[in-house]
Amino acid sequence: MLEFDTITAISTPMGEGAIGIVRLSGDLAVETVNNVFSGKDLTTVDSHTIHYGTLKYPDTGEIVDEVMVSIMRAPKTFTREDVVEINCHGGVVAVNRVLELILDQPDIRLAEPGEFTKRAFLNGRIDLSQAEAVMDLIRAKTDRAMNVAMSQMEGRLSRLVRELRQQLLETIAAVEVNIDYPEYDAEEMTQAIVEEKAGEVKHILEQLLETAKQGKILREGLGTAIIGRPNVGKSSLMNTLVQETKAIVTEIAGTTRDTIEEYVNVKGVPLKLIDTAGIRETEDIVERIGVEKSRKALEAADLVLLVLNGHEGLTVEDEALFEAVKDMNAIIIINKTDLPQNMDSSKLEKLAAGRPIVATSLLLDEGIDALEAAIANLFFAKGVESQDMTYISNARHIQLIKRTIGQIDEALGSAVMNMPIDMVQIDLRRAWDTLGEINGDTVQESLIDQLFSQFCLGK
Ligand SMILES: Nc1nc2c(c(=O)[nH]1)N(C=O)[C@@H](CNc1ccc(C(=O)N[C@@H](CCC(=O)O)C(=O)O)cc1)CN2
Ligand SMILES: Nc1nc2c(ncn2[C@@H]2O[C@H](COP(=O)(O)OP(=O)(O)OP(=O)(O)O)[C@@H](O)[C@H]2O)c(=O)[nH]1
Ligand SMILES: [K+]
Ligand SMILES: [Mg+2]
Repeated sequence: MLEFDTITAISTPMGEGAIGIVRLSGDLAVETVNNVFSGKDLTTVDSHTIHYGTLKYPDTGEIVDEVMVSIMRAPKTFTREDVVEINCHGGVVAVNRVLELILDQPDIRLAEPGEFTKRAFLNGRIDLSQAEAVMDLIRAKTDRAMNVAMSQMEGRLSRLVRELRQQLLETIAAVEVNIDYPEYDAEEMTQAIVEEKAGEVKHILEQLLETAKQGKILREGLGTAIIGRPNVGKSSLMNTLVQETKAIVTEIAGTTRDTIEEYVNVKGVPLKLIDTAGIRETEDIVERIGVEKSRKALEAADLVLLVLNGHEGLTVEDEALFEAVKDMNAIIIINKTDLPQNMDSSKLEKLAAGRPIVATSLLLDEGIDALEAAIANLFFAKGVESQDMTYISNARHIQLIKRTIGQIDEALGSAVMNMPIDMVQIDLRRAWDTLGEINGDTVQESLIDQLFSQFCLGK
């Protein structure tokens, strides 16, 4: 284990809660808390036990809080260092007072964001992709996103990366051995070996890359823009899907002025729903900015819910919107089916161009199930989603995998062109290095600092 100073931070969210936790990690953790603790002698208690007492300033005797203190001794701890967790009363003031008391003690400093997890990494308990998964887990918005993060935290991606790196090493070794058999044509053999062994690694990496889009969606939600003319019922749809009144609904066209985002889980599909201002020509400056934002949201969307008014039928503006979503994933929603209908269905079929059409009455809560089913169908039809699959979702991992594939391609190219064998080996070695950055085997310190700094304080 490496030598580090002792750090502390509040590890629970700031705000009102029954209990808050101030955590310490490092050699001085137990001694420091013991010095401000009235109760048992914490320096002699068994590891992984919890103790009742009060915290006091040692010099003045001023009582700070009534607490439960967990003592966890290295190495079987979150950081692999001595860890102490003070369970104090929740609420911003109580927790901060305990933190102040601890920071008042000699040689203790406030942890940087992510520093506890960083120590778990630097002390070898987890690798970099597992540490990143800890963060993903905290940020997960849905069950599925959480499952992906959990599997990465348990080391599924780490194992795969290790196996693939091993395979690259074996390729390098096989190429090397081959140099020693002058009775064969070394270049020809090299080509065959690289094509077979490194080619297989490349194939697996490409498959992994295929999961990235799905992984990103699981993590961030499928960006879903609700688009349509003013007053067709976009905000009503938003509220229905999130099952809460998040957006203002009125009979006045132009009610929604700004985009509103909400996360929602529709039949297991995580959506980042964006309600937008009704798109129309307008003189109103605020509304015009809203319309502009709607167009931007539309451009960035993974999925469009295009809402029409079945009572009014298709208008020129609707046709313009169909034009704008021409090449996009879209579900067409004919709303207001409770009113007399004026939809030209053959024209609509043409505009929809094979994309699903769903009829709803948001007023009567009808057609919602069919809409949700259409969303789930779109998402799962692509046939990814398998419980025992390794997903990648992290932008850093995606970059590294792309780069590794490029380097394997270079090795393949060199081999095919009968380049000197050490050239091929250099390319393979590079690929091996790049892949190692995923679990942190070959990563630079500055990058590690930067990655952990994105964590929350106290994690
Ligand atoms: N109070 C508290 N609850 C918490 C955490 C914490 O740090 N404190 N965690 C923080 O994220 C999560 C649990 N994650 C943890 C992961 C590893 C170890 C740990 O001590 N691992 C050791 C020993 C395991 C064992 O006893 O077998 C190890 O892997 O060596 C602890 C917590 C969620 N709940
Ligand atoms: N009859 C009927 N009225 C509906 C239905 N859905 C929404 N409305 C009404 O239509 C009006 C406009 O609904 P909103 O949800 O505000 O429409 P919007 O598209 O968000 O409107 P803007 O934000 O102004 O563009 C409100 O009075 C709703 O109550 C429906 O299915 N049937
Ligand atoms: K409205
Ligand atoms: Mg609206």
